[in-house]
Amino acid sequence: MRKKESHILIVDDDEDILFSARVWLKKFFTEVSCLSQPKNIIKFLSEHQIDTVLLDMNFRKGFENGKDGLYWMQEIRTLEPQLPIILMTAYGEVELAVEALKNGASDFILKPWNNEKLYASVNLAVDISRKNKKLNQWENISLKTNQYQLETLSQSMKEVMSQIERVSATDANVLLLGENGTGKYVLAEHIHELSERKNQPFVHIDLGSLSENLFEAELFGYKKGAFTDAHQDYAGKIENAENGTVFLDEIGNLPLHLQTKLLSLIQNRKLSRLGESKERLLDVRFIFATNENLKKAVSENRFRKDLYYRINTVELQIPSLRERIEDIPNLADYFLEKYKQKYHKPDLSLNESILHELKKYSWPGNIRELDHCIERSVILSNEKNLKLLMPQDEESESTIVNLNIEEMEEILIKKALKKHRGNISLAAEDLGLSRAALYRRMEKFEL
Ligand SMILES: Nc1ncnc2c1ncn2[C@@H]1O[C@H](COP(=O)(O)OP(=O)(O)OP(=O)(O)O)[C@@H](O)[C@H]1O
Repeated sequence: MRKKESHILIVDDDEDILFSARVWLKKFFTEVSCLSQPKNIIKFLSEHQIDTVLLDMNFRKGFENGKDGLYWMQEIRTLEPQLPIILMTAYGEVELAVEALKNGASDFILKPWNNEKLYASVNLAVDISRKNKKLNQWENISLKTNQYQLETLSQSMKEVMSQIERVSATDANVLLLGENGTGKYVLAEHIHELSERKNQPFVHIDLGSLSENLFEAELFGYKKGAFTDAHQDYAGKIENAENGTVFLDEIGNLPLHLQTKLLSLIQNRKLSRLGESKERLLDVRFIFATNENLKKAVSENRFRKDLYYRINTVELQIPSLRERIEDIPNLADYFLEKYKQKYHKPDLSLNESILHELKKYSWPGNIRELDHCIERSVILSNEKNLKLLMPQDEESESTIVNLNIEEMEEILIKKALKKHRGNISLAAEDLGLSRAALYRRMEKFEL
């Protein structure tokens, strides 16, 4: 077999690994170089034309958490964003490798590797690298992130879509109700896109992820000197949506005193920044969403009745995914196409048994969970056959090594958020934390 004209770089601190990988890959590729010290990578890359890097995830003995590999991957990507990087990882690091793939690695190989798989992976990476160099194709592989799968076969969803079409042309307030992950954000954006405001801003304000003491300043803005840190005048998010649409997500989290302020804004279309007496006229359209039972919140005096009747001029109940299983094949197909492109696995496809499996599951996390499931399945599949990794299988897959308190904390927080379908208040209560303490930790773990 003729060797492929290409230069592979292997970086590992284990000389035996370097030796065996080099001997094997030399059979297929014209040049294979080795580095045992990652600190030399950058200099090496700046002096040589490399087509693919095989990178170990752990370099320091006793620090086997894969962080070294991720660090060096970022360094390489800063220098050469298009260069394919294949990570070499031990079994327990699959979770990290998946993270790395999401951050731009092109593949990962489990040690001890299978020679055929190593060759296939490097060969594919080399092809991609050459294509990039020749055609500079990366810009063309644009993911259609702004297009969603909005066609539906479900009767209840058809009704929602037809109401959306009717209401989009108006300025009526819309309240979208539905479980987490049912697509409320997607639909709010769709309403904006169908409206005459489509060329104006669409501003998403997520009251579920904003800490409570920031609500007022972020939403309504402030005047310089209004409070200690107000060093200059600041236009709030609502003001930034002038002529466009404001999407107020998780509206159930708005504290009572701000509910009054919001009600006055919706009624009078006038806004005053914190610390300012003058009122500004505002032209925005409001869309609201929540996964909470607002009627119950009203009956418990947590949500103002008059505000509720203001915001629900049109109230749309978005069905959960398990109530529209007939849409699962099209949605799954949409996500598969997206991730086939992203992870360069064009041959993957869905078959009847996969669809059957997908339809059988209850999808408590709705479309978001389906999206996540297909992405992980594509990542963990080989080039030809889609290996479905259902959510219930994930926990057994994620072998956690080197457990420490931080890791445990992150896992517990993720579990609590999943259990309460993203409801911060309930998750915080379950964890025995205040909402603010939970937010701080979510920020720390980038959740
Ligand atoms: N029709 C759709 N087509 C493609 N992707 C979708 C569709 N609906 C939702 N998604 C995807 O599912 C995920 C969740 O959607 P979205 O954020 O709109 O849900 P949500 O109901 O607003 O969730 P939450 O209540 O948790 O804020 C997103 O990644 C989104 O891109």
